[in-house]
Amino acid sequence: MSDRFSFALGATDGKARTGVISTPRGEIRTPAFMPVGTAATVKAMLPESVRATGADILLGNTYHLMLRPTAERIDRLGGLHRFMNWDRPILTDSGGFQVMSLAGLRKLTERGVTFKSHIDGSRHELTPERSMEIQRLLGSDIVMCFDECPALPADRTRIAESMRLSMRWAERSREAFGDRPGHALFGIQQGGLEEDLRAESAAALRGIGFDGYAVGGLAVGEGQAAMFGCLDFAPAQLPEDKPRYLMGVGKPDDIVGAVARGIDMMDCVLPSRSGRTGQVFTRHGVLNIKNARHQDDPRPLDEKCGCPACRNYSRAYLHHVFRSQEIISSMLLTWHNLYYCQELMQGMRDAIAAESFAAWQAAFHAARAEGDI
Ligand SMILES: Nc1nc(=O)c2cc3nc(NCCN4CCCCC4)[nH]c3cc2[nH]1
Ligand SMILES: [Zn+2]
Repeated sequence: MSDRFSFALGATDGKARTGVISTPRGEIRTPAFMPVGTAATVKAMLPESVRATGADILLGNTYHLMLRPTAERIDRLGGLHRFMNWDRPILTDSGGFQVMSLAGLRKLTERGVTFKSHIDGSRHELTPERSMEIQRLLGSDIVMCFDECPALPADRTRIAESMRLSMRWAERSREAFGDRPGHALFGIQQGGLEEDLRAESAAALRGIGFDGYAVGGLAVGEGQAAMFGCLDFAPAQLPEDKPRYLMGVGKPDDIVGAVARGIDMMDCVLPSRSGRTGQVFTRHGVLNIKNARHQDDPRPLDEKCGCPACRNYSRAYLHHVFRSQEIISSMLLTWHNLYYCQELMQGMRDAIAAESFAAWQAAFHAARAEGDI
């Protein structure tokens, strides 16, 4: 344990790298995948189960928690870690992205964003200062700057104006965050798919100075090829000695491709959300447990997986409880998908350390090409 926040680079293999983020609440092995705990819960999972999948850190959302139960109530009750019974690191997103993707009647100005709650229609405002206050009240270990993430496709002028607004908001976020030893503030690079705008954003963020740097503005409908094209240059524009966090990503092959391009941290609702919709991540690709072909299959989802679903249940059973909409279905399939993702991260950390990441990546893709789910 450390009383301060720090990042130590470990091994590198091409652009891929391992590292350890030290925080007062524990260490984070990178490359790291963060399960999403939007409303103070990783859906269908107990916190101890999330830890048992191998997660070192989880993500919370300013937008959702400010609306319900409010940051002030969570603060009065001892903070988000106590509230949700997770004593390891928590990273919180700053709210701007969720306002643009969820809230109604939004008004964006230089000051910030006003919006109507998607829950009860009440009116709210988020500014860099208010977002920093909310994340402080929550007790977040890694705080994200308040930014604006433009929906793609967008013209270059719109992307440039939006990025420059986010850089002014990054300055205000830094100012409002203050000096909080043991807590980190991450800047968020914007600039769409434009290399020069992303370079301008990276330079602005370096000038302000952050404990980590996120690649924002991606996984917003651009598609994997365009995202990878951007990741071929964007991570290297950010400081090498700080964690690089790709927001909102992703499917297993997105995750692998991002690590190969120098990303250290990621988060995505997909593994947990897919678990609830019967989409099971396996080494050979995605298996849909709803398919009738599983109804008599006595085999586990994956005989090499150590999760409770694979150790104790057949595909036939998992097909049955999914079809029957039994709660245990979401529990077991979410656990398996999150466990699969953490095994993927551990496999990449080991391969990078052994300087065999290229071979690992080739085997990852070959197993998916084999099919035979
Ligand atoms: N503060 C902030 N800034 C961003 O630019 C950002 C960009 C993001 N891009 C995504 N993509 C999430 C895509 N996700 C895929 C699975 C289904 C739900 C949506 N999440 C993001 C969150 C973000 N948060
Ligand atoms: Zn499993």
